[in-house]
Amino acid sequence: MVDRPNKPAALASTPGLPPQPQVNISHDNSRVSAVLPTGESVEVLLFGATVISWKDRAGNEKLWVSDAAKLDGSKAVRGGIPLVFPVFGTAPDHAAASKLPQHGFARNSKWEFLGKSSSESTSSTSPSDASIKLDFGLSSTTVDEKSKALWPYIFSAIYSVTLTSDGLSTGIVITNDGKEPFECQVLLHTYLRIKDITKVEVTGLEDSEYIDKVDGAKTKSQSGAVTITGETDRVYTPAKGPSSPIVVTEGGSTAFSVVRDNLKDIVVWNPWTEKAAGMGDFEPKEGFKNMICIEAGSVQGWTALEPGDALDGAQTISY
Ligand SMILES: O=P(O)(O)OC[C@H]1O[C@@H](O)[C@H](O)[C@@H](O)[C@@H]1O
Repeated sequence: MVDRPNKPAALASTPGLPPQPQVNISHDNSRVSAVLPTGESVEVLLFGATVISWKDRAGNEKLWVSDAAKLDGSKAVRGGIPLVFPVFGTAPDHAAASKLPQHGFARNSKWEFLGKSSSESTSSTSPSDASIKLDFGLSSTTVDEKSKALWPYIFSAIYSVTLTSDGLSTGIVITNDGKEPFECQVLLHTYLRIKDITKVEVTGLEDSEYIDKVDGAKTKSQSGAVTITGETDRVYTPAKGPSSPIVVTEGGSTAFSVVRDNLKDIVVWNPWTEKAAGMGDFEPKEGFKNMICIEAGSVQGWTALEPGDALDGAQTISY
């Protein structure tokens, strides 16, 4: 059980100090963008509340988004951070979720921008403490009729995207606002941008059990770091627990570190040659060399929410 996040606070200001560099936010009907005084930026599409860009202060993009990704709401975004809820994949054997489309409806729904809260640095010479949190909402009253018919439960979801000079956090709180219990799965389907998949190792999954979705859903055990040498689609339940980071290294240097909060599973996905070739919205076709999905979630089994209960989970990605 968790409390709902507070309503967004007003922008901080410090009377008596000279004007500080400001967090710059813009939003329209389709997206919200924010830039920190130090130059880091994030952009979130209201469709799916999908983070479609996250840049460091030098302007380097940290997420992979397909050149053919649909950003007009006609299809889930191929790249960035789509949100998977209430089902991971499909669940033909789960009575309540069996009719849902692959990965549920959250990534295909228009979310509402609830507001922003930011903390500004109090020192104009060191603006690196500034941060911005953007909140987005979706509920059974705002999803479309088709989704309601497929999954008739009463819920509300608040998704918070927090940008700091050190990294990006994304967190979700899903509350059962109805009178019936329901079961759900949730996942932050993060496409990390890398330079060369053949030089990537993922650590933090050693000695963990995983389901190998490209080998008949067999249960296996990871020994050593994960390397990607072909189509990879695995659901790990890391042995070390959520606060132990999952680290993506490239050529021996840390590219990303992912720390989870209350999300017990990690999906590692790379489509490789053939699968990428078969996806109409995956461009360039060789783009699989420049991405790895490290997806924090709770997708092995189901999370049951009784009326009034909430599920909250988050990840923080740093580099
Ligand atoms: O094409 P989609 O629906 O975005 O899914 C992409 C991939 O998402 C991953 O999370 C799944 O484990 C894969 O099985 C799936 O192929």
